[in-house]
Amino acid sequence: MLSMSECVSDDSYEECRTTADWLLSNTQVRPTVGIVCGSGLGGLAEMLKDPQVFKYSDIPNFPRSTVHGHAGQLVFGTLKGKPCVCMQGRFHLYEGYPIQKITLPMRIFKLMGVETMILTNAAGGLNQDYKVGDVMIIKDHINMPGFAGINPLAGPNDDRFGVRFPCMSDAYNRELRQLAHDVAAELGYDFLKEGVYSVVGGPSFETIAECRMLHRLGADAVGMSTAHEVIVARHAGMRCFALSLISNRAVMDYDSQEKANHEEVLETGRVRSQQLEKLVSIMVARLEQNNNDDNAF
Ligand SMILES: O=P(O)(O)O[C@H]1O[C@H](CO)[C@@H](O)[C@H]1O
Ligand code: HPA
Repeated sequence: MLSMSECVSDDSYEECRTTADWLLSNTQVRPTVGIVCGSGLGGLAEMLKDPQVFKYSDIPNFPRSTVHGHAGQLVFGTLKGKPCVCMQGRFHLYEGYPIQKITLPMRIFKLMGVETMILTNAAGGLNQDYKVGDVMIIKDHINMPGFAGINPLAGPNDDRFGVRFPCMSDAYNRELRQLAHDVAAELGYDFLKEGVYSVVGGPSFETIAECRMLHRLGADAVGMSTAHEVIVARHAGMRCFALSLISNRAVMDYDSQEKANHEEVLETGRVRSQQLEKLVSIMVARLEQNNNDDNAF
């Protein structure tokens, strides 16, 4: 259970600056790429060379990970020569944090110089063509909590981070999606899809009726993360690439005996992790520097 002080939003520019400066003074790495590891995908952080690890509990203003499969540490290092920071464990709405707090690392990364965010998650497949173990490049999202006003940008806007009304029709960078397709084709990966991710609040998995509704609304996969981070990262002008590992098939049929569970989610991560690591590391190796025009992408 989180204490009251942990729930208080520490999301002001000054607090992000304090945390960014603390990290910059404790590591030599000047990251241009940020990576977020989804449930069961923490192995991505182990790709970094010369890793320097900070426990979230030691970082000023940083929330703590409370979910099994999210180690709760920030790893700095290089990947194919590119300076990176990797979140081995993310924060979710259902952990009880304010939405501004779960997305705080995006702003800290921006202040540290990160230009490109690569986000991963585990998600339930709604698209009937998807199989467990498929990897879906996210081309767009549906922010279900957003329809109820739960948006990380709600509240006063700080222009030092970004504009009041950021565009989201280009949230998932087209060039990076194409790069992922190219790399996957070279690697002979036949499990790559592209689709729409719907975020829900969790922590209860969706009912059958909810899965059917989300599918009808145009979602191909459902999860409890990522979209909020992408909104904040795009607001701050970072380009974003995200992928979902389809860890289970969402139950859509009243005759089905299948039941979503977190252990299955983690297990699918273990099975696909090496291939995902390879995909991400080759993508990072081929990343161009940002052209500083990404608000117009
Ligand atoms: O989105 P990530 O962090 O991968 O985690 C996913 O896995 C958990 C459910 O098993 C939920 O937190 C869902 O969002
Ligand atoms: N629903 C929501 N979140 C998830 C799922 C799911 O089926 N699988 C992994 N994360």
